[in-house]
Amino acid sequence: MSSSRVLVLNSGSSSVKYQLLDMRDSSRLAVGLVERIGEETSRLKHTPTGAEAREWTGPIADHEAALKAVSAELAKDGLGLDSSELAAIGHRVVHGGKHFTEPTVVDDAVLAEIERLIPVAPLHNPANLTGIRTAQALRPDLPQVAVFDTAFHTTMPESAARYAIDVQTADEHRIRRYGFHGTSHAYVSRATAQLLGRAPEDVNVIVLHLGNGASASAVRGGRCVDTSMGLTPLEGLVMGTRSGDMDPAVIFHLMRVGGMSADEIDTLLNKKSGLIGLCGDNDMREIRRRVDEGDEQAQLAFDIYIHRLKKYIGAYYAVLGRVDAIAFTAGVGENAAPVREAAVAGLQELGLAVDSELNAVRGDAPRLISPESARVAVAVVPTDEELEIATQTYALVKGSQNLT
Ligand SMILES: Nc1ncnc2c1ncn2[C@@H]1O[C@H](COP(=O)(O)OP(=O)(O)O)[C@@H](O)[C@H]1O
Ligand SMILES: CC(=O)OP(=O)(O)O
Ligand SMILES: [Mg+2]
Repeated sequence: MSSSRVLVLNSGSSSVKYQLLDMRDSSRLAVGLVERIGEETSRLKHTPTGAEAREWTGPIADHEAALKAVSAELAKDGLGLDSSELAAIGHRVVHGGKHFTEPTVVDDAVLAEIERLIPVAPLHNPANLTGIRTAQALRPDLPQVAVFDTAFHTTMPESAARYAIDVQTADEHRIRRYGFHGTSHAYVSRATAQLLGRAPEDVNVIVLHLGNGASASAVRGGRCVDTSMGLTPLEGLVMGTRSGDMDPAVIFHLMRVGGMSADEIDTLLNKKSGLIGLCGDNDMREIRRRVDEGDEQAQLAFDIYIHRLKKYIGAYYAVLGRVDAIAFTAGVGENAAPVREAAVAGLQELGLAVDSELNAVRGDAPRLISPESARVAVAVVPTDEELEIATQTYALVKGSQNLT
């Protein structure tokens, strides 16, 4: 039997999310998560399809130990990493710079380039590299495929990708807008076209990926023409712990007047800002609970979040000229009906509206939440970055097998 399974790894700084899929029918064989890696109370949660989830808490020192623990769990279900049915391991890599426009089989040169990009993705690329190196050590015979968050955005025109700063300085330091969450924007924009029963080439979509990290993108006929994240995943929308857009002079002010170092400001803007900085909570469930209790600080945080989101909807409407659909996705976008309702409130003149009954319906399937009469479709389209990574990984290794 030929190998048809793909393991997908999404390695974060202190966590690994994983899925094992059978690409003959894109079915999920197991999903899981290892979190708090490096602490005494690391937690592994492993769910084989059709069976009870298994949880384990205890010290897991590093990513290598985490992947070994995952492998041991998979082996209990007869799905171990040593299986000859494994065709490849697909890795989410957050920053691929300008260089990587497609999924790529990892070799030493690819590893070196991902490493070179660490200064512009300090929170993400080191963990992604560790995940790849650990997987290589466990299965040196298998293709390791890197699928880049930035790849989908490489179609952005220069007018959207360049900052208005001195060209020489920008080029010397490779400063430009790269964009992130591209795997999700690609998947969701395609799924939205499918929901409308139209070809992706014929549809213009604004995708709002609202997770802990959040970004918006303008997709014209299946190609990204603008996105809200920039050189790093700090630009754009208000996020769980990141500020998103602000006057860059805030940074000089904090250095000169506040006496803060570059590293301290980096931590402030990436980890202590956004919703958590505004109200002490980064989870939208908790913020909504506080809003419902009349908490003014939570209400202000919510209002700032929505105001920024609305500005991006307007901006991307203008960039696209014609919008066929707006798609909400990721943890907040898929689950928080009040966010969706507030984001399009008052935009009837743009053909945008949400039907409150449809908006209140919960579920895992892509669905429309706009009234039938609305000019622009508003949709909830659950993202599946892991499936997209597995699909791209499998297509690449199958393609290269056919050539040899
Ligand atoms: N039922 C819910 N209602 C509102 N917000 C939710 C709900 N479930 C999850 N979220 C939000 O989704 C966020 C996580 O989104 P997710 O896309 O999983 O993020 P990430 O991939 O960046 O970790 C949580 O921090 C929380 O704010
Ligand atoms: C790029 C990025 O922000 O990723 P995440 O949302 O997983 O932090
Ligand atoms: Mg995410």
